[in-house]
Amino acid sequence: MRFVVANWKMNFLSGQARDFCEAFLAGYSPSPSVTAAVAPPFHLIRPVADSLRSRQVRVFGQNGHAEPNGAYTGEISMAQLQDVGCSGVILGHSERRQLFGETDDALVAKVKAARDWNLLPLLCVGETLEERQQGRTLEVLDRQLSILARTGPTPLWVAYEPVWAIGTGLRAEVGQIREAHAFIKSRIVTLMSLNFGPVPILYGGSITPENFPELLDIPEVAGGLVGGASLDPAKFATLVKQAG
Ligand SMILES: O=C(CO)COP(=O)(O)O
Repeated sequence: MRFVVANWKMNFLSGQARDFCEAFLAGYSPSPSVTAAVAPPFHLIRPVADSLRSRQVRVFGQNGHAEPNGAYTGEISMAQLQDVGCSGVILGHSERRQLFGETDDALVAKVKAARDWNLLPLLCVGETLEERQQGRTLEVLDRQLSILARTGPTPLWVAYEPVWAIGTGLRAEVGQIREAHAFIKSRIVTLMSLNFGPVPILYGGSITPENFPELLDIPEVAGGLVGGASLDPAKFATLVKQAG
């Protein structure tokens, strides 16, 4: 099984999302060997879920609060994400960590809350350019993954997204991806009893239809978490097709 997830980030108004779904569905046929998901901004979750559900495309949140409800102005809970049609949630994206101060401690509670509300957590990990240049990539991945020792076993997907490859056109090299994915896999096996089956490890960072086939050839890569290219329905349909 391969996995392709669109992270729309803070993009699209309602009409643009409607146009995307129409154009994407015109070029997309479900395959038993690919799971496709779209993570829209909050205001678009319900219409996108309604539009894509019949074609087995899943809808994810981009973030969620650990508490089910309460006085948290501007936040959305896992319960609310589930209520509007999400079956998963992206957690720990580097933009959340860097721009909004999301900590590993906060992620422990978020992963647990996602599990409690039957949302699949897609946990993002990855090093900055400075950390890579200092030879600290595996140390950083180790720290980010160590939260799994505190969450207990949970169904999980992981995305390796080197921060320096996000939105830059600088895709990581095959050797760098293989090393990181192999390390992530070995840490997950140690940290979690794999009661929920193997954990797919996706790559993310400047994926395009031009480079995705090469990425999919890497045995350690189970699919892609796609930013910029996922805003183009034809490109996203192509990426899903390539994964099949
Ligand atoms: O951040 C990403 C997906 O979560 C990757 O973004 P780009 O595909 O635009 O590099």
